[in-house]
Amino acid sequence: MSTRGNTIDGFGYAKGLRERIAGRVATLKSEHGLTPCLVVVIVGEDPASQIYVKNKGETTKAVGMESRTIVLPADTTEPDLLKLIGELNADSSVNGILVQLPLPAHMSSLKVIDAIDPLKDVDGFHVQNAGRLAVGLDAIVPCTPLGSLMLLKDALKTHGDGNLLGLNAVIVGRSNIVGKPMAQLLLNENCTVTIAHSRTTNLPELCRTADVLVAAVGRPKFIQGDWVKDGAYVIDVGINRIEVEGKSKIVGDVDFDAALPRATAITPVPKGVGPMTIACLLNNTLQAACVQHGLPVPGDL
Ligand SMILES: NC(=O)C1=CN([C@@H]2O[C@H](COP(=O)(O)OP(=O)(O)OC[C@H]3O[C@@H](n4cnc5c(N)ncnc54)[C@H](OP(=O)(O)O)[C@@H]3O)[C@@H](O)[C@H]2O)C=CC1
Ligand SMILES: Nc1nc(=O)c2c([nH]1)NC[C@@H]1CN(c3ccc(C(=O)N[C@@H](CCC(=O)O)C(=O)O)cc3)C=[N+]21
Repeated sequence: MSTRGNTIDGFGYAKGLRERIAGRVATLKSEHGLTPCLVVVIVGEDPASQIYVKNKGETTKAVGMESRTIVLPADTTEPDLLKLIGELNADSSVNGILVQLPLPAHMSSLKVIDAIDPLKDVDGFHVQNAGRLAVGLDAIVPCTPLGSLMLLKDALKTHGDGNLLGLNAVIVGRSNIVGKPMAQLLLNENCTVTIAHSRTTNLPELCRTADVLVAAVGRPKFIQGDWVKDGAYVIDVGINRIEVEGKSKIVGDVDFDAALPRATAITPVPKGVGPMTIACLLNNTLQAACVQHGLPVPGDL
């Protein structure tokens, strides 16, 4: 008998992942004298970004990896940023490079991402990684879609028959960093995938066809409760900062309270997809370090 109204504990799942990653990092250190190193580059002083970057740094250290954060002024020129990336590419002590997005308007994020060595592109945003994922080759997979898929599979195992094959998946959002790679992953799982965006007509009706609904829109509580099909699995990727009674809080792209009773299972915001993104980033960094040193890449976590 299937149930409704289950909340997916992304925070708890990510904690387990981080513990397993920490174990692998410790083994890599003791057996090969190798400590994976992630460098995060942030351009500008956006306070929200800085909190996120600080959390990432602390989490990276907590699993035993090295974390370096480089903060550049907002008026850094594109050639200067490209030069820094070139130096990080050439530095064999650096295993992963993450350039925090969005970048200031005077830079092309495509050009900047293109400059990162694909083997160090732990975001999985480089065209080589995106292309490899699309054609089914080994690739560094973007963290948020990867973490979302892990939660989805786990929820299907817990609450359903564990099978994604043949399910209708609707992804709202077509960004290169979330929507498109999410679609690739769900296609690989044999879902029938539809990607919706701001020009999609009849979005509510389309969402109601979704056995799996992924929201990556960037608009607070945009997906209404009655857009959710009875029994659907809902993954809310949105991270939106809003003011409620003078206090800042974060909410997702889905009206959680309205969607919960209809869904079989749904991720909350916070403590849903967000913590999974960071755990997957750490695992991508660990795997990148192994590949760069010709060591076997540990399998599924
Ligand atoms: N949990 C996590 O770890 C992460 C969370 N995020 C969050 O996920 C959300 C999406 O991020 P990202 O993909 O980078 O965002 P983008 O702004 O790059 O993309 C948003 C997408 O939503 C679509 N969209 C906007 N308005 C509508 C509308 N009215 N109807 C239908 N579609 C619409 C856009 O369509 P169009 O292409 O036509 O403009 C676009 O494809 C954000 O809240 C972001 O903060 C992002 C990364 C990681
Ligand atoms: N190159 C690049 N790669 C990214 O992966 C990337 C990026 N740029 N730019 C910004 C977005 C956003 N993003 C988040 C990841 C985790 C949380 C997260 O851990 N959130 C927690 C805590 C939120 C809080 O309370 O502040 C939660 O949802 O529970 C949030 C947001 C990654 N992004």
